[in-house]
Amino acid sequence: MAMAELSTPKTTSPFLNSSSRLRLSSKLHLSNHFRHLLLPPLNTTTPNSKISCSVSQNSQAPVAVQENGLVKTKKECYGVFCLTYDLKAEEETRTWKKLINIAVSGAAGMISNHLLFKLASGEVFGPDQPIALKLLGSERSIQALEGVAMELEDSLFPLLREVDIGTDPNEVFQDVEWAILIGAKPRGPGMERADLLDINGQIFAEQGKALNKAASPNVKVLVVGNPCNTNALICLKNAPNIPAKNFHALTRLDENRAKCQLALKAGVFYDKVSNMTIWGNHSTTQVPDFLNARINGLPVKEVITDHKWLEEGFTESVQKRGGLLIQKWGRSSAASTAVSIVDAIKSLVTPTPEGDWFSSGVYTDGNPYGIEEGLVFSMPCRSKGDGDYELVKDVEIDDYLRKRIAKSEAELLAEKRCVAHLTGEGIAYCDLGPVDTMLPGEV
Ligand SMILES: NC(=O)C1=CN([C@@H]2O[C@H](COP(=O)(O)OP(=O)(O)OC[C@H]3O[C@@H](n4cnc5c(N)ncnc54)[C@H](OP(=O)(O)O)[C@@H]3O)[C@@H](O)[C@H]2O)C=CC1
Ligand SMILES: O=C([O-])CC(=O)C(=O)O
Repeated sequence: MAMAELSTPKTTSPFLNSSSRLRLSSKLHLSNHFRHLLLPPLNTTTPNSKISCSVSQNSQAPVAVQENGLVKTKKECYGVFCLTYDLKAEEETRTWKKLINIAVSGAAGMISNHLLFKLASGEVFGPDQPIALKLLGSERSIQALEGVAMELEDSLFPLLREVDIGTDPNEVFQDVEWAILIGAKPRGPGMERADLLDINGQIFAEQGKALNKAASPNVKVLVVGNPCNTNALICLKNAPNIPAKNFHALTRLDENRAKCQLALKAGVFYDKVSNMTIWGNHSTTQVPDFLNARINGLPVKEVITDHKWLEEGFTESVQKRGGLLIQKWGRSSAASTAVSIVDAIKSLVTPTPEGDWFSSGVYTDGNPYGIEEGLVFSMPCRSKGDGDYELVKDVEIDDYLRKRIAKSEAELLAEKRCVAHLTGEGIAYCDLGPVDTMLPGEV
């Protein structure tokens, strides 16, 4: 039976319930026949017949939760998400891992529109990892979030087991093991960076508190919303029970952009570029490190002998890539940002290739490079694939790098002073200098 023939309940939208949170629970890998048999009217139970469907060749068929021979349905649900199953039965099979909960804020935004479908497809956590998506929006976006949930529903992703949408981070972050924080107010024309820091800082302070209260104690947090380094700092300072090491600010897009520019100049495909560090802030003071990067295993400076280009053209092209893209596209990078979020997470859940590293904005306490402690600063990291990372220690820093790293460090220190009221470090003092520094997308 074709999907279109199946009747989606047309009662009052369950999304518009008085509760700000909707729980959608499902198993999406049902055969068409199975879907037809089990799609019930809203708020009912349906007589069960023996249920079978193929998940993968090695997996057992899912088993519907039953009560007195009836298939239990959820009270508030939408179409295919009405079905509830005994996930445990499947988790105990050899081929499926335990379900993980992933929160995404700004879930109705541009970046999420790419990211959520990658997460649900298994591209990020693997083909044997069922996931639950917890989508955080606001009153502004709740209708759009329904649309997102419907598109997820229509995508029939086998690994996507639950979708929750909500506007209260205390509820949406319940038991999450990963939190990808994308939602943030964009800087509008004429808005001071200090104002942006304050508005977005409030969002990340609230979300830090909610993570502290509700999330899994070892939750990994990736902050994407700008200014992402300082937002990540605010978030971690408001979540004292979560290890500071678990917080990341996304600088992987910058790393990817830098690799692309070096590959172009050297005339090689970009997979030949490795050991690419982005130092510092996700802003125009960031430092793409061509001193330690390699092309085909050789130092970049041996392959690209135009050192003036490396110091000026290359560096600036990476710092300002986001702005150039906005000029062309009329909006900031969304698809490539989503790809870089995938890369950033995969770098934490798979072992880093021998001799290589990746960049992430991480907490500076105990760093071996002499960067001031108490900041979130992009540095070279390596992971064993367990979700954790170690800083790479044997990276050479010459005078050129030192000077530029210091500039990005000074910028982050100024941002930190500006948000002291949000980090519990006293009264804010906001002096961002004569030149108001820029997000990559603002040039
Ligand atoms: N680190 C990086 O490499 C990159 C970071 N970014 C940053 O990611 C963030 C999201 O980008 P993108 O998805 O393209 O943006 P969108 O504008 O498409 O979505 C952003 C979401 O932020 C939420 N938001 C939270 N607070 C506010 C507010 N006060 N006013 C308006 N919206 C708000 C909105 O969702 P809701 O109403 O549900 O809260 C909105 O859907 C931005 O901060 C952007 O600068 C972008 C590219 C690269
Ligand atoms: O400034 C923005 O919103 C976009 C951005 O971060 C980037 O493209 O790197």
